[in-house]
Amino acid sequence: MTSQSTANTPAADQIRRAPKVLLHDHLDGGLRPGTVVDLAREAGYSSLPETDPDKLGLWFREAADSGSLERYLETFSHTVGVMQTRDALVRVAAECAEDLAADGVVYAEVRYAPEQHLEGGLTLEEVVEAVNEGFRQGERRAREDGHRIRVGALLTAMRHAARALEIAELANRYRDLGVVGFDIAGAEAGYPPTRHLDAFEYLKRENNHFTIHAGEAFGLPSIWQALQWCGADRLGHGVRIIDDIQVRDDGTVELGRLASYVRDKRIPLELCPSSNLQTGAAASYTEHPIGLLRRLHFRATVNTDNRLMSHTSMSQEFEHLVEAFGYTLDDMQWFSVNAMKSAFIPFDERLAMINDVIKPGYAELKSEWLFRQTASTSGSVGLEG
Ligand SMILES: O=c1[nH]cnc2c1ncn2[C@@H]1O[C@H](CO)[C@@H](O)[C@H]1O
Ligand SMILES: [Zn+2]
Repeated sequence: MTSQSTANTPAADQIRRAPKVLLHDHLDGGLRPGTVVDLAREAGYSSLPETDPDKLGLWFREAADSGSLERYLETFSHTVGVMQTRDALVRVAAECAEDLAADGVVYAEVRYAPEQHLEGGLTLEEVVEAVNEGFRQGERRAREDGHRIRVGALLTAMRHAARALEIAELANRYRDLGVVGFDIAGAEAGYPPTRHLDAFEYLKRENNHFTIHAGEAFGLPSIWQALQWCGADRLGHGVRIIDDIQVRDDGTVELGRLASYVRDKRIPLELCPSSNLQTGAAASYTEHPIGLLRRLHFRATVNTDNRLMSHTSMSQEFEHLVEAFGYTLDDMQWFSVNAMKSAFIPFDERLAMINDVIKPGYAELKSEWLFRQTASTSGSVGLEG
């Protein structure tokens, strides 16, 4: 007899078709290798370590697989290096939207740091407008291809730099014009989020939204500052909240004050399993804290972080989790609804995405097994068929 649980264990093809929501993806970490090669040629950028797309893809993956966030971040010099013109930004953003849509992502917030794209003479505003233009192009091309996706931009400020207030003001100016929030990223150790308090306080006064990379390469103090000093709406990674959770031998679990706060206040965790394996924040998929955090009903979400450096996609992340934790379509739906609830777009739009797109999408997939055996009328087909 086909049990409900086997019926619900998603096949790779179902994982891809399932409606997915992505909150943490870097524009400059998701280029197609072939596009990096093309753009480098066009721009006369001669520092690429490889010029064959397959070899270059492998290079990014291996170079990022260093066990340290700082070394991982060095690989971005080559993607940022070829994203310095309006045309390059439009192309990269359009392909990003297209690739996510083809992978079954229905809503994505994609982030990048405008201050890193000024070397070719663009202004901050021109950078934002080029990326927005690319996302709109990509959404249109995806629709022509039979996929529906909405992409919002998050503007990132680099935590080692001193432009956070300026970027926060930029995010506020382009609010309702394609930009849905703000973030800070870059090396975490030595650069606490409180360096950028002025930016966060400004955004709070403007009733705007922001997330902060925290609890990835550095532990609880970083998460605590991001929430209690800076007032972050979400945590980029936040995976180290696990350090404040004690699992005893008898299986009982005790949450410290900070972990309790994060769970009680439903603070969204933008978890990125593959990225964590590369930077050393987790040892394997089965040991990744997402398993425990999901069991304990934290507001956990699944994300890609950098699809190029981690050679991944949303479907790939879920495939790893299905294998590691036996997740079903119900689990996938739970993560997707969690992510949609935590998005920075207005409440009514989030609700409509959940009720009119995500839940019907999973209902459709979950009912497929009911119709699988009805094709034959010979009577010889068993229930396992
Ligand atoms: O996982 C991460 N942790 C911290 N910073 C990151 C991560 N991934 C990318 N970036 C940084 O964010 C910039 C803007 O997108 C990238 O250029 C990279 O330096
Ligand atoms: Zn990130």
